Amino acid sequence: MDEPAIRVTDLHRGYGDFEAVAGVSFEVGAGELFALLGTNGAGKTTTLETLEGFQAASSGTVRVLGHDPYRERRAVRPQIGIMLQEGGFFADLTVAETVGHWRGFTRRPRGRDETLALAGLADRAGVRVRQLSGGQKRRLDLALALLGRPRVLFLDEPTAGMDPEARHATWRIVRDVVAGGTTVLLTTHYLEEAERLADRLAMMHRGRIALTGTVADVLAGHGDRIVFTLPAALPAAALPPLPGGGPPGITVDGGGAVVTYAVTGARLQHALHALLRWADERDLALEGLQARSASLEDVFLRTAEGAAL
Ligand SMILES: Nc1ncnc2c1ncn2[C@@H]1O[C@H](COP(=O)(O)OP(=O)(O)OP(=O)(O)O)[C@@H](O)[C@H]1O
Repeated sequence: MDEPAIRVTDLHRGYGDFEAVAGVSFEVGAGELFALLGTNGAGKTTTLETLEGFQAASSGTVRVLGHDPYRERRAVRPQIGIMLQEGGFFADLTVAETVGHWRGFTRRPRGRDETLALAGLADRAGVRVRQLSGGQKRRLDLALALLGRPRVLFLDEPTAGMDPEARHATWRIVRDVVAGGTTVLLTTHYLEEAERLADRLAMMHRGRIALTGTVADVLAGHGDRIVFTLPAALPAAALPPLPGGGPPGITVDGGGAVVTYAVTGARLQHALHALLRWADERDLALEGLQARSASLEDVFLRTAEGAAL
């Protein structure tokens, strides 16, 4: 079998007495997009930084294209692209000048105009960096990460702060890069981003991987959801049990209390029927009623609560 592009085996990384990454293992095959998700402080950035060669592992092994990225930096660095959370640019250079400048530091760089087109910045070429929007600056970070035709691309929250249109445009660019054969490791807090882009993903919590697999694997067993706003003046204790449903969860949203039933065992239709009959008999209107499959967000929230998965 081919060596995977990325292989992490029992990675531990501590800061003093604190273990930020506590035994993480995963592999990413060549040409795959793998998303690393997790709660704040779960250890995603630490894992990414060991893969990028910025930090050494405390124990365990990390391989990128068959090399140790910390000890064999010179072998790995020309083959990877890194989009950091905060790029450092010269504010007075134009976009085209910035790309031109970085070409000078890059072995076998793409052409300037090709890079700008790839990152969707062709029409911004003459604009000074200080005049770019936040989303356009992220796009410039992406352009610089792509400049050296990387075999492995690390994207740390690539669409943070982008509006939905810019985010969709960036997803198209990332898909094109993957279609061209590049391996991508992505961290993101946008679960929809992982749902749309990832071939496989891992959800980290407190330094460990809580769940991993394809999106379908991760959602399997989490059933369906019935969600609605708790009718005013109805105590939560008065909510009925539903076939296939556990006890309802209540979360307080800006607009009021939201009721969520998790329904397992292909009982969604029965559960919904029972709920509607119960509401009709009491003349209750169920505002915001939804019946749907569990989403990555539902699974993420359960992971963050530390629920048994
Ligand atoms: N240089 C450091 N010194 C001490 N503790 C650190 C250092 N870097 C990270 N940590 C701690 O390690 C833990 C993991 O941090 P990390 O940045 O890897 O998490 P993350 O999953 O990327 O979080 P976020 O989603 O909030 O960016 C956190 O508790 C953090 O405070």
